[in-house]
Amino acid sequence: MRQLIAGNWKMHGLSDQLPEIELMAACVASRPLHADVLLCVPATLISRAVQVAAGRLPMGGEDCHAEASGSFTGDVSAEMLKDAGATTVIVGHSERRRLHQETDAVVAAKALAGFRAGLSIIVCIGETQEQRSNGRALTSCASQLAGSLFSAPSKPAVTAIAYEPLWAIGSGHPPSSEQVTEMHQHIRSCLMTQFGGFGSAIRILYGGSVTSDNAAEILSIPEVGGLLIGGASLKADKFDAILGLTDR
Ligand SMILES: O=C(CO)COP(=O)(O)O
Repeated sequence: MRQLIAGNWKMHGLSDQLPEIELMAACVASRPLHADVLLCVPATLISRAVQVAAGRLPMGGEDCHAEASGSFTGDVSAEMLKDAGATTVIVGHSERRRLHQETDAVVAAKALAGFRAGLSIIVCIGETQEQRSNGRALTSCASQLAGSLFSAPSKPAVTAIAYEPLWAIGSGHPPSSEQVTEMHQHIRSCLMTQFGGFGSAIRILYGGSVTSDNAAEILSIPEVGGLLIGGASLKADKFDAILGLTDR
């Protein structure tokens, strides 16, 4: 399966960053990539980012409401993301679970919304430092998976899982290769149990303190289907350095 290198800009980016996106798109177009690429940006930037990327770099949203429309002041639906030109939506990022009290059921409803709108869906899961210290990393992620995935009648509606341990996000301390290997194998086996053969088609991304210094090692782990990159996706040169590692 082709790996996916995805950026997540979180709540960063004004219109003066559009030239950076244009530069990223030019970098993507200039090299023979052996991976798929995606940039998830704030909803306010999507349509203009799509314009400057001009078909060279797909854009995604970072969250969506479960409903298609309605009296939900300030919210953005999956249909609106699609209308703005997004191909994908991230749901269940730990910053949303933690800061907006999103439960697994809410995340599953958002995943369903993305499916309804025709978007690809990345569902994020990950354990806290406390859960890892208590030996509950695997069970905690399995439970998030079981609760957060929506299954369409014939196949899983989710196209990717992003394993992002909370203690690794923005900390500069990614897990060891052994920890990533163990968790990704565990996630794959949970997906196979939940979806049978369809479970093998779901990419499992790794996210948390990815840089060009550690990306090659993480990408070489067999069950790693790509990366979800925060800080290092904000600048074209840093993002491009990681993309360059997929050329080999
Ligand atoms: O949360 C992340 C991506 O969704 C990871 O963020 P960092 O790469 O900045 O650690």
